[in-house]
Amino acid sequence: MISLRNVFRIFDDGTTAVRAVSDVDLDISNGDVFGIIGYSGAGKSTLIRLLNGLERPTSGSVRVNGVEIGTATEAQLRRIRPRIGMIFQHFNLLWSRTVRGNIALPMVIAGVPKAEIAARTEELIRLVGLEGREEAWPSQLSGGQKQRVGIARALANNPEVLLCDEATSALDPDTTDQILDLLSDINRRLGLTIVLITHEMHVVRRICSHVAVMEQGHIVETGPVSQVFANPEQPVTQRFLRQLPATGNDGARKLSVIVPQGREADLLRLVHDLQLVLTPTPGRDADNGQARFDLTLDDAHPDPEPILARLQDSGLTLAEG
Ligand SMILES: Nc1ncnc2c1ncn2[C@@H]1O[C@H](COP(=O)(O)OP(=O)(O)OP(=O)(O)O)[C@@H](O)[C@H]1O
Repeated sequence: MISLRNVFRIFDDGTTAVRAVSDVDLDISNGDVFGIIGYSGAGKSTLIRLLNGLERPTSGSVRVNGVEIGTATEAQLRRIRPRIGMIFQHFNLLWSRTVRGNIALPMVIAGVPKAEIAARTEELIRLVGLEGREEAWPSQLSGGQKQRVGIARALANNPEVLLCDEATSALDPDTTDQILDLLSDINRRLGLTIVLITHEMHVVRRICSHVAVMEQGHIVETGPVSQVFANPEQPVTQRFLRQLPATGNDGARKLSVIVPQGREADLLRLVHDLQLVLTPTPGRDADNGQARFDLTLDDAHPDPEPILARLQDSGLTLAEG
């Protein structure tokens, strides 16, 4: 169980004080896949780094499986950290070590006997699906394979918690889904608690059981994913949910774009800039000369939010369906 109470992390350089994490209360149960979502600067990285002592709270309590991380000594933290694995957006692999060497490293540092390291490394390679790539160097791997090495390395010392810091943000959509499925599988098979931070609602929808939405250091909304998705209360949550395609038969989101008379040139520019495919619907509204186009946002537009924002900023009207 992870439990935060009245947690603040304030960065104060003497002239300005930034409340990166502000009055946060949070409970994460063992075995959860817990997503923390927020826009850039919301405080996600600071919050996740509080969970393994890479950041210390300015005030408040951070407890992970009964251990108070906030006030632990460096020696206590060295004992706790192997129980909390972490993976990163840019993988953080050692370029001078092979796949096998990277995965074995945490066990070498922990002083695990050689034979045990060898057996556990092979087991981890199978778990993350890297058979046949054991002697490859990181530079010879795809992004997805690099993250598989990162995951295997994070699991080497049998942690109870896995922290994922934007772990799929550098990957293409298909590879993202493969890595998310792997994390989901590991959560089920090992009963590992996973805490991930992301700015993509797709990630939350695909693997999380619970979600917390962060804005300006605060957790503004939290709960089971099904509940938050069915009834998002905060505007920021509603904005994140608009990232997702409506769940039609084909998973695509269908919109109508209404173009006032005289604004056709604006529309053409947007179609060119955003590479949209718009289908004119026949006939023009006789009263006001508006034209109407159908727009389908599908897998070709994994993040429709900037497109919708640009269309709206241009004075065009959007309607669902
Ligand atoms: N070491 C630091 N010193 C000063 N300010 C910091 C420090 N680390 C973070 N901040 C500030 O704290 C706020 C929260 O940053 P944080 O990186 O936690 O947000 P985030 O949601 O993870 O954003 P991003 O996705 O861009 O990393 C920001 O205003 C940031 O500038």
